[in-house]
Amino acid sequence: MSTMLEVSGLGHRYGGPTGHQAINELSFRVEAGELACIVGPSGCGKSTLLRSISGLLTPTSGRVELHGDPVEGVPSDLAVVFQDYSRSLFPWLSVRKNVEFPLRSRGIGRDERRRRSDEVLEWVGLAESARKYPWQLSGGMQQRVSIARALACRPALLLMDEPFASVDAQTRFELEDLLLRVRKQFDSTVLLVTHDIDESIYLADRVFVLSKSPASIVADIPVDLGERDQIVTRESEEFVHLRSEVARLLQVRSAEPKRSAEAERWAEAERAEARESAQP
Ligand SMILES: Nc1ncnc2c1ncn2[C@@H]1O[C@H](COP(=O)(O)OP(=O)(O)OP(=O)(O)O)[C@@H](O)[C@H]1O
Repeated sequence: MSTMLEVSGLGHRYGGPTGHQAINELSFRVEAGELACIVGPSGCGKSTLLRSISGLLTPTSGRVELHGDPVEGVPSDLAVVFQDYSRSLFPWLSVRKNVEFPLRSRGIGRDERRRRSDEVLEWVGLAESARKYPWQLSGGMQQRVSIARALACRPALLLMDEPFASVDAQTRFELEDLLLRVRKQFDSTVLLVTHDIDESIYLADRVFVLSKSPASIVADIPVDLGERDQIVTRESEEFVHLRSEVARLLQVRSAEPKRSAEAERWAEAERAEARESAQP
């Protein structure tokens, strides 16, 4: 297996040297063909991490490499699916034109655009809706258009930021299974961020658990649950065990008391004094 994404010592501080440290010393790898989930508490820095990986934000420390190339700016072979499908689709373009839009800006010709949009729309079950407009579709169908649009670009890495958080529970299950099917079909490498523990375990080959802000990786958990089924898998002993493990990690890390900046300064002053008095 080759490494698709490598994040090394990644950190970001908003607002300069005295500003807010959102993520800290984050390191992990995603292998080609893997579906990895990142799960972390609210406000821990998940979006900051995704924006750094997608080149939308220049991190203040560390590096990101996509198939061995440093990410500096938005890579052309990366696609992102956001939570808010209603804002990421163009309401004045048909479903097909939405899917073809990024292909056009990548210079792909008309016939190939049509071939790819036919293929991905078929795969997400929207072949019949190609001529409709996003506002004529349900929320779940709109998110399927976003997924189709991302897949049509044949991305080396598909980033998904809470992609199923805005749909009802039944649709969420359907979309999770759809993602598992299409990632197999297109042999995609996926990094998906969620705050839903069950979803992360259901989908992933590997779950990275993040600490509270500033986020760092507290666990890297391989998931080996075989073929997924919404009822059988979620009832299995291994699933229940993994769910407790992730929940415990999230709880423990979230409950750890955080020192205030003032307390941190005092502690540093004490350490400096101890160092001084230890000198001969
Ligand atoms: N532009 C910014 N300037 C200053 N601080 C910021 C900025 N963007 C985010 N932050 C802070 O950085 C921390 C991490 O934010 P981020 O949005 O990455 O977290 P998140 O895990 O995606 O949040 P959520 O779970 O609510 O989606 C938060 O404390 C947030 O207030």
